[in-house]
Amino acid sequence: MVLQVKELTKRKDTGDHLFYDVTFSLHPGDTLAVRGPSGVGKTTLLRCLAQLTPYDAGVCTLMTPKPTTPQDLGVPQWRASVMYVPQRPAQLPGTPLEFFDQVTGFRAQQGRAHYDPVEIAEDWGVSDELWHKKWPELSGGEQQRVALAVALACDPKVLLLDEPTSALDPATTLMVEQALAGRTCVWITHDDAQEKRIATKSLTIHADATYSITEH
Ligand SMILES: Nc1ncnc2c1ncn2[C@@H]1O[C@H](COP(=O)(O)OP(=O)(O)OP(=O)(O)O)[C@@H](O)[C@H]1O
Repeated sequence: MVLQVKELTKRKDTGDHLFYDVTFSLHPGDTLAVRGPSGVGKTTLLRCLAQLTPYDAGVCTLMTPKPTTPQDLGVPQWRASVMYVPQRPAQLPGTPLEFFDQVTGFRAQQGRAHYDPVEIAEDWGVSDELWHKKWPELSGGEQQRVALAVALACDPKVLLLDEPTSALDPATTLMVEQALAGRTCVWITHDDAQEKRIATKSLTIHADATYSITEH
């Protein structure tokens, strides 16, 4: 097992539950598709798993090599292992290559092996020169592929992917899915066909804040 999540609970500002007691585990190579209507809490769940958003109860544990919580590891190290990739990179300053240098310069990344993000993204039709442009000069689909390539280059244990192919054409979507095959992922998707292709299990958050898990 790579990641175990037990009874994760998050309330809205109103006090109502967004989701509660969410419990699942991921084995190496599992992809958990996260489903549910807009606004139900899918992004918030991923951000809780990455320790970017505080939650009200529950425990997240990385199981390799031994059970380790974010508190044991320290949040920066946790985020290097359980990495969140936003749907759209925020309006970051500088260029993607500067961003990669900055990410790999973080103390939590030091001593870790890194792959070449330029090479990874090249396979998805991202040309070298895009890495030297300012982020706002990249299209939505280019930003998405570049951000994903940066995450893959950091080789985290778990990837938390927020609709990673929402701005991509069908052929590029399939290439990205193939590149992610075998990775351990939590992957938000609104696309039934994509869920069928990528998911080993699915977690659906319902409008009443309950959830269900389906094994495929
Ligand atoms: N920073 C924030 N502060 C307060 N409330 C927020 C914040 N971000 C999201 N929310 C609220 O939390 C709820 C869940 O939002 P979230 O983005 O997690 O939903 P989602 O299922 O990912 O939606 P979508 O499918 O539209 O991306 C929504 O009611 C949203 O308005």
